[in-house]
Amino acid sequence: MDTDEATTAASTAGERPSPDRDQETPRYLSGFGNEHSSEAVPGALPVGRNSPQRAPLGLYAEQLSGTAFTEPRAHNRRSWLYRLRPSAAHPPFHRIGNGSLRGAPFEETEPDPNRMRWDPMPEPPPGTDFVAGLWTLGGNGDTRLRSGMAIHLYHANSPMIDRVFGDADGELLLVPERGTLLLRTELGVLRASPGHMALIPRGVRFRVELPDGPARGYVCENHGQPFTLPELGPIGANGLANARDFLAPTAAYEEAGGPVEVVTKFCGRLWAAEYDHSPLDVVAWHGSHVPYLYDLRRFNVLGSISYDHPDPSIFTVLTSPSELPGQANVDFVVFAPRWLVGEDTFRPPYFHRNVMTEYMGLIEGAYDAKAEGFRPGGGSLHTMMSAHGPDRITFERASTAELRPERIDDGLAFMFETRWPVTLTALAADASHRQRRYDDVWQGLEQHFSPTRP
Ligand SMILES: O=C(O)Cc1cc(O)ccc1O
Ligand SMILES: [Fe+2]
Repeated sequence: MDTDEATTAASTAGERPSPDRDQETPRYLSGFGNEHSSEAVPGALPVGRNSPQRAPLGLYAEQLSGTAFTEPRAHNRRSWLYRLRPSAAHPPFHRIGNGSLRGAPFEETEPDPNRMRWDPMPEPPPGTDFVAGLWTLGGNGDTRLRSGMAIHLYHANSPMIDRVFGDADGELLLVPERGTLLLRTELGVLRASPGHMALIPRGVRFRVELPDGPARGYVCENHGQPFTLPELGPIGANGLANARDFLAPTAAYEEAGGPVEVVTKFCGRLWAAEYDHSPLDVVAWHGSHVPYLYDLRRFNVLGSISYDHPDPSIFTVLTSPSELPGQANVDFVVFAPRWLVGEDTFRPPYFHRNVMTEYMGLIEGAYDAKAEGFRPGGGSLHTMMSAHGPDRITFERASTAELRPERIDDGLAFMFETRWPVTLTALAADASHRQRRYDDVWQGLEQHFSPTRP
């Protein structure tokens, strides 16, 4: 979706979810980390200052900080919101049930050195909305220390009705695998379909509607430093995910009255308050703490044009750095369609053991390291130092294949690669859709060694 192709008027004043709005095409702003600005009503943004004595059009001015006030300019993320009512005007939050959502620290199970794999999530019960359909696989770090990450999956068959969600524990990187998410956020609307990723920054409130019916996908909840584009080093000034392909929403507000249940995830637990108005009431905004959308097929895939299989860091879309240079809190990596041309090279992912922990998901098709069993909507977890790589069938096939230029275009896979081991929730450890015999994929890799063999 290009900004140029975008059409829809930004204001959605006073409306509720309705079938006709499902077809709307949001209008976007292009660029990553920009100081964007947008107004749904002309004149709603103050000129030359953030907080005039009286904000325009009777709006309230409010700052939303995603980084500490004093973080360096290059990392600083904050937005100014001009809204019908200040966020402060709300009743107390009370605890509600977490459903299948869990938070870091993860201590329900023992850290397990084994390789794990899951089939896709089973269908959710009727009436499951995005929040109710969140299911936590595991994670690391601690929400209270703003470190680490959590891996969730979602499956939903109902829009969120009179319900809005926000996550104080981190930003949410959403990877749809089935169905479209219409994300109505405080800063405007994003439409995320399979093949896209969407990001909701820490604390930004949103409602998820399902214009194409049931939806399923993956969530990386990042408690650490916000995702940013990786440095390009010797690659140069262009390549990988290009900044201009990231799309932020334009301002859109609703004047809907309550009751609206506003749910917040705070230090791993869900809390809710009943508002007498929709908190999606921002008429104009400017800043850098913004939701965004990215089409993974826009990724400029780089790789070897001589020999050997490059490390998958070459496929990094976004990185959340840690205090150790190069050791990410979590990276988001995509395995997009590409040509393989390596000469005298074992072309699929190699056998390896990695100090980082790798969770992989599949958006569609197949993945070149696994001949079978890794299914769209499923996932695999290869924890710190666990030995993995091509399954037996793939190894045998790729070690004898004729090496012609070959286009890999039958799949779209991704990886959340994190610095610390992922500890499973009890839900994930005991899930009926966990594959108990995953180790078998590496059975039958016989010893062929002979000191005299060529
Ligand atoms: O394990 C995996 O499939 C992910 C991966 C892909 C690759 O191309 C090289 C290393 C790696 O960990
Ligand atoms: Fe790996």
